[in-house]
Amino acid sequence: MMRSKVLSLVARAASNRMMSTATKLTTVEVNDKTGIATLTMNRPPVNGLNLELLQDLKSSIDEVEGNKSRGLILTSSSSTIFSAGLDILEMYKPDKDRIRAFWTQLQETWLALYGSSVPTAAAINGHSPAGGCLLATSCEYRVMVPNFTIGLNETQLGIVAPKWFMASFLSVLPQREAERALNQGRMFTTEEALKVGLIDETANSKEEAIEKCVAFIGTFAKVNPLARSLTKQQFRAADLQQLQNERQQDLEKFLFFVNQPAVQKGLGIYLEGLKKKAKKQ
Ligand SMILES: CCCCCCCCCC/C=C/CC(=O)SCCNC(=O)CCNC(=O)[C@H](O)C(C)(C)COP(=O)(O)OP(=O)(O)OC[C@H]1O[C@@H](n2cnc3c(N)ncnc32)[C@H](O)[C@@H]1OP(=O)(O)O
Repeated sequence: MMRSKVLSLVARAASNRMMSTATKLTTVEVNDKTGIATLTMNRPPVNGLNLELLQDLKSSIDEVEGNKSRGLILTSSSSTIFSAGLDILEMYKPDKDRIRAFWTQLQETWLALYGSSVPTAAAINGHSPAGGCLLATSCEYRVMVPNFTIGLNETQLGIVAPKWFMASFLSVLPQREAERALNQGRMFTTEEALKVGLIDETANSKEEAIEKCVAFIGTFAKVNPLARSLTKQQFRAADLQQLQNERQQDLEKFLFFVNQPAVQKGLGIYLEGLKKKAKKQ
């Protein structure tokens, strides 16, 4: 390794504290200068949100809430994928107990991220369909690298985004845009997403995206943290409360829906298509 690279790694290690171990599917790194935590998803090849990744995401969000970080930046260790959304293998021919735990964990992770008391931003350094878009729109700010896509494409898979997926989307897009995009299962390119307001800024690299997220979080430097977080909570309280009140019904609805033979058939065909495409590449 070149000496300069070694020196830069040593310097980086000195100014950043790694809060989570590498055995997890997520890492949390707190920058000592800014006090901002970067939460990185690391489940190759596509950061498919399975039970374990969702558990790690939730515990990392809790860790950031607990360690007095000034903000949270969500990103991915992949160079082309932020998150491919829910791991379809969790929903296709599912195990009875595991799929319950999976959906319950997804609910918990969303409640923690959407309801986080610290400022949140997503550095979207790759494709971000469906559950990936849910994570990004649960944050308060989005910066995306060009030549990728983002959106809630559920209807394209023959599935329906639950109300709380829509709530995150609606916290970013006007109702008319959100409704049309969801009905179409539309995936937006980075440029289209910027135009419509689904993302706030573009950046030429992951590093630049993170810098822009840091700048966004910096805009709160002179704002009273309690006043800021209570204001955020008030904006989001109705969405959070709705899921809290309906968690059990939401789970049962999901289980009923996903176990329909037509839905299983559709998921099987979709998975087959993904695998064929991967083989061709
Ligand atoms: C009243 C109504 C009540 C409703 C209640 C019911 C509600 C149900 C809602 C359920 C909500 C679901 C939301 C979701 O998130 S569903 C997942 C949607 N995700 C996608 O459609 C993304 C699919 N993937 C892609 O488009 C591409 O993979 C990519 C992300 C653009 C990356 O492309 P790339 O070319 O780099 O990679 P490959 O396509 O070659 O993929 C590599 C391998 O990864 C596998 N893969 C990809 N995505 C997934 C996934 N989401 N789950 C599982 N596996 C995935 C792919 O098959 C390749 O595998 P292989 O190497 O084994 O062939």
